[in-house]
Amino acid sequence: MADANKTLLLIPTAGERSELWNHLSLHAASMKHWHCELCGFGLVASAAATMRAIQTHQPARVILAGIAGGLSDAASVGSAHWFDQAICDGIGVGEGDQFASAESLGWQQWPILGSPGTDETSAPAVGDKIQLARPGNVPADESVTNTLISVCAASSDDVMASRRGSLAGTMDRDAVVAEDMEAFGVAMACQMTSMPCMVVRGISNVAGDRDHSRWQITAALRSVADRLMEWS
Ligand SMILES: O=C(O)c1cccc(C(=O)CC[C@H]2O[C@@H](n3cnc4c(=O)[nH]cnc43)[C@H](O)[C@@H]2O)c1
Repeated sequence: MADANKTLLLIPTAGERSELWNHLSLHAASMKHWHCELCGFGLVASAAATMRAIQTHQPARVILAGIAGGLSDAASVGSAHWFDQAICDGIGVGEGDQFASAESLGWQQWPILGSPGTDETSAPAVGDKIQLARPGNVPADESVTNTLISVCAASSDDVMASRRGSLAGTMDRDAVVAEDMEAFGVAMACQMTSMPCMVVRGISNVAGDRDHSRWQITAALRSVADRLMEWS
């Protein structure tokens, strides 16, 4: 049974974990009910690792923390943000401007109705978007839905990044603020297990910028630590 106090903190890589831990260490006591696990790099590893970690720890909530590439002016390098929804790029048909998402073609990603072992009445359906939770004391801005797009391959230039920045969907207030490679996978595992999922990402780089000398991973993770400590 889930322990109401237990929070599972997931971080993609060991590098991000050790950097984040440096900034969080003074506040470790307030996080004594937290378990921290690596969820790996990319959508596939992170979904599988999240499912395993949920089964092992039976937490009450999951938080994914790490770095991301900024896609809008709201996501300046070094800042960190809680997100309201995760979307994904690349699951459907075609690529680039030809891409049509699974949901736009009438397919849910989960559940596949009629498949053996699927409880169609209780399984929450997942299309191309998954809603995320926020910490209780960090209210969402009503005027904007902070959206994170999860991708298999990071943007390699401005053109690719700008296309992704425009994939929010039809709602005017949906704003794709950043891209990462794990949030949708983690959120999918949480959705399948009815587990609240929160995502906080520090902006380490402008999406599409392949010059690592301009990346600010330390500043981004310090901001993530600040966001986590505001909450705990
Ligand atoms: O070598 C490159 O050009 C390059 C470009 C973007 C990201 C990478 C990574 O290896 C980092 C992937 C890792 O960090 C997250 N992340 C950080 N920035 C981005 C981004 O601009 N686009 C997508 N993911 C990003 C991601 O969640 C992974 O965990 C290398």
